[in-house]
Amino acid sequence: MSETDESPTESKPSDPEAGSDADDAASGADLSGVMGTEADVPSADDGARYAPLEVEGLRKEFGGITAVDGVSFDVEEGTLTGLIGPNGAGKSTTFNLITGMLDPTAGTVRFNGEDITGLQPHEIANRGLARTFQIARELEEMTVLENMMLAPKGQVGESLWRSIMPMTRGSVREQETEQLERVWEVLDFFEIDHLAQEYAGNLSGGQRKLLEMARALLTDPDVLLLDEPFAGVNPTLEKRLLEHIHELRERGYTFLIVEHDMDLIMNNCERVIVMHQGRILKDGTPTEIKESEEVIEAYLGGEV
Ligand SMILES: Nc1ncnc2c1ncn2[C@@H]1O[C@H](COP(=O)(O)OP(=O)(O)OP(=O)(O)O)[C@@H](O)[C@H]1O
Repeated sequence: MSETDESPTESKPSDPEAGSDADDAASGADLSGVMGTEADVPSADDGARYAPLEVEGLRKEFGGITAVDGVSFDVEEGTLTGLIGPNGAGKSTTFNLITGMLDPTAGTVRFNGEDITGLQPHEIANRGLARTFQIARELEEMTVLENMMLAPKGQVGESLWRSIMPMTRGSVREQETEQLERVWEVLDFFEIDHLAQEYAGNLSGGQRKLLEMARALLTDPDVLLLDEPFAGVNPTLEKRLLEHIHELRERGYTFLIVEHDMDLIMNNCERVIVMHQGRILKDGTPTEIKESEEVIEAYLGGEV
């Protein structure tokens, strides 16, 4: 995406009013085709796809604890891949290792064919691998628009631009105008543009998640890592979030999603990776995961 500089919002649906009143009660759109059932979970095209993200032999030790123990997987382009596992399985640590928040004890992370292991988070984000961040407490006292203008550290923002290119005043202004345009485009895409002047602290759980995703999308990444995107989100807004994720996926974006809600993962991801005790227990389709005895035993405690 970043290579072609194609905006994710350019082919935005032509119904700008959909959900534009939006609070949690908005958007009555029929999402039955988007949500899917297990039978119509989007399936990968025949044949192997390009995998922009490749993780190999990833390991992280914290003192005597091995949080991630030799994890290898790849994430194929244009797919929704779920990363699940019981508490303490190593999911967050894996996310943090991929996005440069933590340095691995061993193993490699490759992105678009390049070894990005050990790079700083902003370097990784600028290559097109972005993640969502919870809105920090200090950002709650800022408006949605201010949150967007202050994109997450390391993502496109005034300070970063200034640091990478010496600019004349005119070009700074130009860049700022471009950034503002992009911000409005993304806010509009997520149907939270009407909340631009609202304090982030006043947003509902679901609206926050939309803002988190909007912030992550500012750099127009190729791959987005979503950390529990549905936690604390009511069912109506959950549908909207899913709709946006599926729409972005159809445009070629790739997602890796850590989520505790099994049904959401099973019904929406074409591939599910199950972690347990720092290792990958199973990697397969939702059906394969559901039918796996070891997953049922280790992760679901005997219940599907
Ligand atoms: N900074 C740290 N220092 C020490 N141990 C840690 C640290 N971070 C994680 N751990 C340990 O590593 C293991 C994996 O934790 P991690 O948070 O990655 O799991 P998780 O699958 O994301 O769990 P949850 O679903 O509860 O968020 C746990 O045993 C955890 O206690």
